[in-house]
Amino acid sequence: MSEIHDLAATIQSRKGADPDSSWTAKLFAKGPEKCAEKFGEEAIEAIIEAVKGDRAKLVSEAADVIYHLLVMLTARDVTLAEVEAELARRAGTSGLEEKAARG
Ligand SMILES: N=c1c2ncn([C@@H]3O[C@H](COP(=O)(O)OP(=O)(O)OP(=O)(O)O)[C@@H](O)[C@H]3O)c2ncn1[C@@H]1O[C@H](COP(=O)(O)O)[C@@H](O)[C@H]1O
Repeated sequence: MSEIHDLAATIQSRKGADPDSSWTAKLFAKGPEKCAEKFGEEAIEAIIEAVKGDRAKLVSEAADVIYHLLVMLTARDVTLAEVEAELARRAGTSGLEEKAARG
């Protein structure tokens, strides 16, 4: 399985785990709003590195963003498979076409 799928499964396995045993479980224990706040923080850190043009730090922050996105989704019982299905639904339709079709 891909790294992201493995990570999603690991994150799912932390639901209900002892918060002292795991960063992920600690986030879940704080609630979905906190998980969303943390995702936002990491997204801003990635934006800063992208603006600065620091490739190495952008790679690291992007990994933080993907991890915290998966935590935020899992906190609301949204699966990676559901997001992939949405991306598959969009495949082949240009963003320009999609926007124009909204009327
Ligand atoms: N990919 C990650 C991952 N990315 C980031 N983090 C943690 O997210 C936390 C981010 O907290 P902070 O924002 O305070 O730290 P920071 O952003 O690095 O630094 P600041 O600039 O924000 O201060 C740190 O503790 C990181 O270690 C992660 N913690 C876990 N994982 C993965 O999730 C798995 C399960 O982790 P546990 O649930 O902790 O066992 C691990 O095996 C990893 O594969």
